[in-house]
Amino acid sequence: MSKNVREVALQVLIQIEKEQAYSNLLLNQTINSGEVEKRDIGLLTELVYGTVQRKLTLTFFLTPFVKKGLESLEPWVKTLLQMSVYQLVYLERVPERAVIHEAVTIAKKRGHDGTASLVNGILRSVQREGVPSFEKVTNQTKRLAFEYSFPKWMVRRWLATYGEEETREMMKVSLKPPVVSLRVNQLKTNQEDLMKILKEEGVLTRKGELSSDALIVEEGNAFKTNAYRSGLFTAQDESSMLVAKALGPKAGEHILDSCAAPGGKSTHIAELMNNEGSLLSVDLHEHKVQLIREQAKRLDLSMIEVVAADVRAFSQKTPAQSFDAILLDAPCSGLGVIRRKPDIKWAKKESDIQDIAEIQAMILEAVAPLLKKGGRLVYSTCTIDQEENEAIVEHFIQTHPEFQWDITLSDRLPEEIVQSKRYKDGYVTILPHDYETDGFFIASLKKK
Ligand SMILES: C[S@@+](CC[C@H](N)C(=O)[O-])C[C@H]1O[C@@H](n2cnc3c(N)ncnc32)[C@H](O)[C@@H]1O
Repeated sequence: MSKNVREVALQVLIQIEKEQAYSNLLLNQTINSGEVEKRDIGLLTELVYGTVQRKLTLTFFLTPFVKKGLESLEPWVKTLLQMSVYQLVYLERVPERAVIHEAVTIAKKRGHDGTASLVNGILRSVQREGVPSFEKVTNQTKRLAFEYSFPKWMVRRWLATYGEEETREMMKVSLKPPVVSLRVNQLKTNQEDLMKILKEEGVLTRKGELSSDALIVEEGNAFKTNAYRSGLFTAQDESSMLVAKALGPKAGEHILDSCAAPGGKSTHIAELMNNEGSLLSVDLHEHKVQLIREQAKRLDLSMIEVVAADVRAFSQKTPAQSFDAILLDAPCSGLGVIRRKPDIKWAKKESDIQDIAEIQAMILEAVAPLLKKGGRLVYSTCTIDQEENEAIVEHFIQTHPEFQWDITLSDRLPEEIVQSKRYKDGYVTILPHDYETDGFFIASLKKK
């Protein structure tokens, strides 16, 4: 039997908080379990994403109404209040009376009469008096953090790197619902044909902005189609599609994808190589490389060979200069994909940046000797933090005279990116608001 959608949403939110689980994974699991009616899936998604995304703003709104402070409440009560205020402030189509009534019913069921009356009192006060204004917060970092619901350390770093206007735009776009984009498998179809095929299966799409390989889903579930099962496309963000292009793989070459799972870029590389030559895709664990195998099979890409290994150890056992090109799509803090994974805002700490930057530098150091003279090495991340991006590649170039910036990168990226102020000879940062895609960093280095 299906359950009350708000109760399920609260349960998912509690689990995200407790287990630091990813909201997209948990939400998909819940939807697939059939716990809520089909017609409630939209509301469930909105409640979960909205509450996670706006957590700090919702805390700011609630603070004046909880005398002893929000932290004095049981965690589930705090989450219930946040979810309810989210509805009061942001979901105009839901009547306020219904929001409060549902919250009180859940509070009574999960707690006792006292909890119900506390929740009732707080929400009625919010309804009567309205939420506080951001204007009162005079400190710039704090105000932006509350207004757009980002941790203060992130706001401070972005302000220092990008200034107020860009930071504000970046945070604003991260609060929008994410888009689903598809990469056309050019070995089997093309953009126009795939649009028609998907339409016949009830999925409406439009062409992407940046890539001739991209379709954006406007309506329907593209992953429950025959087109998906028969390998006509792969789920991939548009900026992510630029990475394999930046590598410029050619049929017949020997390529290493050194951090490859779940295989989004490996499969793209194989498609660009017409499935001819060799592509070795390495990732840490067997269960991770299995994901690459599954995608390669679905897309009919037989050239991909997978290896489960720490690429640092793998490179020590591999002869130097084995590959024509290497992709290092490094593990990173993921600050460019907050729109799709809002939990990243709360799960990451500032100290994580330095820790992950050390690993990125180590992996780059380890794979560099495997590149042939004259070969290309692309370093990419889905973060927009300079410590994980420019700082890594600039230090690498300074300490490795055998490498230089690959200025031919401009030939392999779309004109509008090459013309943008963020393009430098050899690398580019794409911010989430530039083209409403994930934030990405792509650098190309050449071995002399
Ligand atoms: C950003 S993800 C790669 C995404 C992938 N390129 C794609 O497009 O689907 C980074 C990957 O690096 C892997 N990784 C982290 N440290 C590694 C190491 N030392 N050796 C190999 N893989 C590593 C992680 O397991 C993770 O799957």
